[in-house]
Amino acid sequence: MLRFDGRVVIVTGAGNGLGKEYALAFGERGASVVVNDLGGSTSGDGSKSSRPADEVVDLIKSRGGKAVADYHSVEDAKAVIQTAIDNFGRVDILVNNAGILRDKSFVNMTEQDWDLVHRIHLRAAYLLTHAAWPYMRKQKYGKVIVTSSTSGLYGNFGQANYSAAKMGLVGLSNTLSLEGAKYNITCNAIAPTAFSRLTQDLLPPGAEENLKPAFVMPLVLYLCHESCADTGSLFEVAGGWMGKVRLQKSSGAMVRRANAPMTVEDVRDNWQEIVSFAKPLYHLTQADQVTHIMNAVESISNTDQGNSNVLTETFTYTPNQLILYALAVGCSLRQPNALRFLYENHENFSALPTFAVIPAQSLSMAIVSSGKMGIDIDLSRVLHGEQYVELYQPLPTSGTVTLKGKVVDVLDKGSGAVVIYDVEMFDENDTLIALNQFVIFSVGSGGFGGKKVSEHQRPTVAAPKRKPDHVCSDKTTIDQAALYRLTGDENPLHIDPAFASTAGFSRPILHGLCTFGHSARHVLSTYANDDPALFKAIKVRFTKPVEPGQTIETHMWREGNRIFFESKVPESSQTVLTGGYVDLHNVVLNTTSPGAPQEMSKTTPTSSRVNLKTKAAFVEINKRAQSQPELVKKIGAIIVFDITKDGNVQQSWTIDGKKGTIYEGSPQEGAKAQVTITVDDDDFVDLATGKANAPALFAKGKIRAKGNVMLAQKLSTLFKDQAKL
Ligand SMILES: CCCCCCC[C@@H](O)CC(=O)SCCNC(=O)CCNC(=O)[C@H](O)C(C)(C)COP(=O)(O)OP(=O)(O)OC[C@H]1O[C@@H](n2cnc3c(N)ncnc32)[C@H](O)[C@@H]1OP(=O)(O)O
Repeated sequence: MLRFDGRVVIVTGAGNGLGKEYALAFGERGASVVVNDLGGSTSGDGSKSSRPADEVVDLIKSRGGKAVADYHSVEDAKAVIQTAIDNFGRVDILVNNAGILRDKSFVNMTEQDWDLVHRIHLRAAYLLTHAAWPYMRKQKYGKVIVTSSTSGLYGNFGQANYSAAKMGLVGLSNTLSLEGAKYNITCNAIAPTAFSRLTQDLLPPGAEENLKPAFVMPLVLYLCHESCADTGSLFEVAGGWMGKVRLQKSSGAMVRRANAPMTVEDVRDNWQEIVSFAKPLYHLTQADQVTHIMNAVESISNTDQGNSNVLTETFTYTPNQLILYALAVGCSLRQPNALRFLYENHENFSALPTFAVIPAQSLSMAIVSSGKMGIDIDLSRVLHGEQYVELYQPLPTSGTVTLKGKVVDVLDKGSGAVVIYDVEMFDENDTLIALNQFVIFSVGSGGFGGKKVSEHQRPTVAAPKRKPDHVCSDKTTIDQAALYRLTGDENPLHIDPAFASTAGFSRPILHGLCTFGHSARHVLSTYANDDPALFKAIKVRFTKPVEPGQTIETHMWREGNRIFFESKVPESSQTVLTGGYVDLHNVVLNTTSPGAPQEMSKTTPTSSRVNLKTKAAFVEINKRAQSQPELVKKIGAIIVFDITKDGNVQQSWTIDGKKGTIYEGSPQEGAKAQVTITVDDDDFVDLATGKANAPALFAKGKIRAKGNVMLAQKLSTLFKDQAKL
């Protein structure tokens, strides 16, 4: 039998319920008991009575135990502890049990309700333990219990004050267990459910039998016994069941990447991992938690993704590879601007933006065969499903890039499995320069019961339902696939008739990324004057195979800076690429490209009469203004340049008709300086090229600067001196 002979215990709120049960049990097992009870009501008001404490003391004594009554409020903590010292000369065990309720829905809760509950539960536990602490430290022995609640752990309607105080007690206990360890003082928290004066109105009928305080008492006594070393623990206990409660967290995700800004979208894109409890973590100490974070942070530089699934590889290329790629996707000296992609000594020698797929693709085989997908894939039946590429800066024309790739999802599409993997590309300074998302369709690998859609998949976007604004086409050669495979994708599907036939094709098919490269080039040529710096992103789905020798016809629709496209093969009348779009930083029409000017006349209304009443109208004006500078002359414009907090210049502009302002890109909040340029009927600004007669505008007082004087002056001088905005 576990006994407490020689131990002095204080039980607060011991006149009834749980406290009474503890006090009687301690008394029975040899402890000297201070039976503290103010004798008040459950809400803490009304008259006080010494009767409850006296009755418990009498009972203990009648059973041969030692006990003394204490009628102080728990807020009068020193006096409570003094009762133990005066009567028994020490204090070994403190059970913080007293409590009151002031239940109210949050909207009706008063400060008084909040404060009183906090004072009696949390503050009094602090005061009492604080008053007992020096005695316990000195004698190098102490057992403290705080009473938390499931209302704190899980929340309970109408108990905002009580729940908060009860969780506060868990925090108090956690820290006291650490501070007391050196002095052999333990501190534990319990979250009991028992039928008592306090809970009788809350518990369902019949609860009395099963939720007796006697079913909680044994845990408390055991925790207070010298043979129990547990400390800093929290227990739920009710009806004879008891268990330990601990905090668990998801294994989470490191969403920060090396040398890349951390964004809200990073959080969104990793949400599944952040909230998944599939592999929970438990940290028992603050040190564990700090170590975990430090390891996670370190892993950014080790794996640059904080994720062990990340595969890393480097890829070195020379201008020759850029040229080979350009030829493989149909670049030809017949085209006006092709030289910049085909001649390494050209003053603007550049990589085609879609060359970004080539280094990234080098990681494909490693990723697909890494076993991280959880399904078996038959490599002879793998088709390219979709591709997304985003460039953060133009690609270097040579050098070594580092690739980091990982599988982000595997989908079950019934007829096949879809594997989605992201590959990030970093330059030699570890700066993120491109993101590729590959979507691979593995024919026949479906039906494994996996999910059907992925929030990580970059969506395709349907083209507008009108005739295309522009069409470009290229006839591929019979050797197109043979040429393209030299860029790095050596899949025999594209060259070996026997392999192609195993995969179910009558002859080798063209690489999906070769078709993709052709179409991307068509868009770049038509809408970006072949300038790779204007390219932002591209997405497409491969819907039908293309055979070498067939024609790739790219149908394009422009909406602002987004060019929608679909590609068709006239020989088979099939649409081979769907849902495609290219996002450009700016549209610049290539007037040397046959057909481009016609596109403008086809889609741009010539009328300058527009309804300015709605925002949609403003947007429309803006679109027209960009393509028709003369319009701007008629309706006027305000261009605002902001210097942002971090020193960047941002441009926003307002088409300012007779009825006022508005337009996208409102002036930057917190801008340090701002330059506003007002353009009227008699001024000329070509918004398509950004050129204006700035000195003339300045002379007319139409360039105004405000904000930080130095910066504003600098900015306005800049625009005065330079005619190009
Ligand atoms: C080793 C590692 C890496 C390898 C990388 C790749 C290497 C390259 O060398 C390989 C290539 O280049 S292959 C050539 C390019 N690709 C192609 O030609 C594929 C053309 N597409 C098809 O044939 C069919 O769309 C097909 C067969 C893909 C799907 O057709 P169906 O089975 O008829 O599917 P359908 O009934 O239309 O749709 C079923 C569900 O699948 C989704 N889906 C369809 N096409 C998809 C595609 N292309 N990509 C992604 N998902 C696709 C549909 O949306 C549908 O899903 P849900 O039911 O959820 O709507």
